[in-house]
Amino acid sequence: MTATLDVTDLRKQFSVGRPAIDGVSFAVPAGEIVVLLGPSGCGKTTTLRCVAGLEHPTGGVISIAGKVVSSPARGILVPPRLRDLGMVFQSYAVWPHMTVRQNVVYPLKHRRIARGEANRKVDEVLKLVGLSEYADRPVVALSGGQMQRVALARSIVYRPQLLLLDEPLSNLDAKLRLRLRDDLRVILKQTGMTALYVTHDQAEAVVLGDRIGVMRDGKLLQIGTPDQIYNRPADLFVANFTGATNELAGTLVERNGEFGTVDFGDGRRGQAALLQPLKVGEKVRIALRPENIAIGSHDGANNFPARVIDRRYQGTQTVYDIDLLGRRLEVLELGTAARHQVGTETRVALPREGCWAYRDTGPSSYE
Ligand SMILES: Nc1ncnc2c1ncn2[C@@H]1O[C@H](COP(=O)(O)OP(=O)(O)OP(=O)(O)O)[C@@H](O)[C@H]1O
Repeated sequence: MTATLDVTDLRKQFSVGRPAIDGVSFAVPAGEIVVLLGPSGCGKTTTLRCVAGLEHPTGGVISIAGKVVSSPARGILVPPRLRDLGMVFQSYAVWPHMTVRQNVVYPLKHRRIARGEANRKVDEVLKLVGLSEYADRPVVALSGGQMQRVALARSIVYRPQLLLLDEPLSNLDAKLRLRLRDDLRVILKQTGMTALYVTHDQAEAVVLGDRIGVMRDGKLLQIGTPDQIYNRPADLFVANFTGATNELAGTLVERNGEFGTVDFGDGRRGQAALLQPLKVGEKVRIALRPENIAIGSHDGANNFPARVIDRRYQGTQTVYDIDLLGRRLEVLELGTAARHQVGTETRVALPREGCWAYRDTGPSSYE
């Protein structure tokens, strides 16, 4: 049985420092994968550990399948083993002296499932994670990726109502990581399990998550589908963290529905999408993805002179540094040819849908 997870106004204050979690609320509907994404120290692991019952929250309510498992105000704290959870961590938590099958059958033995039934479940789950041929191998004779599959198999073999995963791919080499990332989503969707997944890797979040929650400093800044997070980031931090690394400062001089005119100084003006409620006269920052700038284009409302100041050829793509309105911006062009020479004076186009204007709250807001 797969279950809904509800987290309401979760708070965690350790004995020292600022709150690790500062009023976080979200829900994971049954069968959905929600990924908590954010930089190191933002509170995502602590949130997951509170859901697991490994950390004691100082405020808020956590419910699994409608049952309150944590509420400090009401003195409720259900221990981890009674929460019916599966957990997968960064380190391959497998028993080295056992075979793959012995590792995976362990939780079933522990739950006193009859041997025939247990073997059937183990076979089924080993097939799901692609390890059927390795059932009788000692786990120490497996690769890192295979060991993590064993850990996953062991966490889902008893079909817990909720699966918690904390950076399960981060100890794997780059190639394996990508493979298991793609497989993981297929496996989770096949089981139909509700899952909460923690990572600092935005690519992982996009591939795996039905929804992504972006965290910073103990707060949940935005939760939405990958498409919403990528195409309508709620603030400058979310935009920046998900790859819109270029910024232009200016002043909003006119509003026109969802768009506005921004003055960049020197009389230069451009159009931007207003992703926050902004007033005319407000200082704004525009966030812009490197892949959304077109070098050598003479089209569009936002067309400016620019100079190519550096380039880094990366095989399937080239990253350019350009000088635009006195700012150094990064541009990414796909393709195996580096088309623009360093020193070229050119023009660039910035599509207004890809120029996102946010309130300028000073440098500390996006660092
Ligand atoms: N046991 C603890 N005692 C005191 N402070 C802690 C403890 N555990 C975590 N913290 C603090 O709580 C904050 C959130 O930590 P947390 O591990 O949840 O962040 P994170 O986003 O998961 O980071 P990472 O990706 O590095 O694991 C950090 O400031 C951290 O230093």
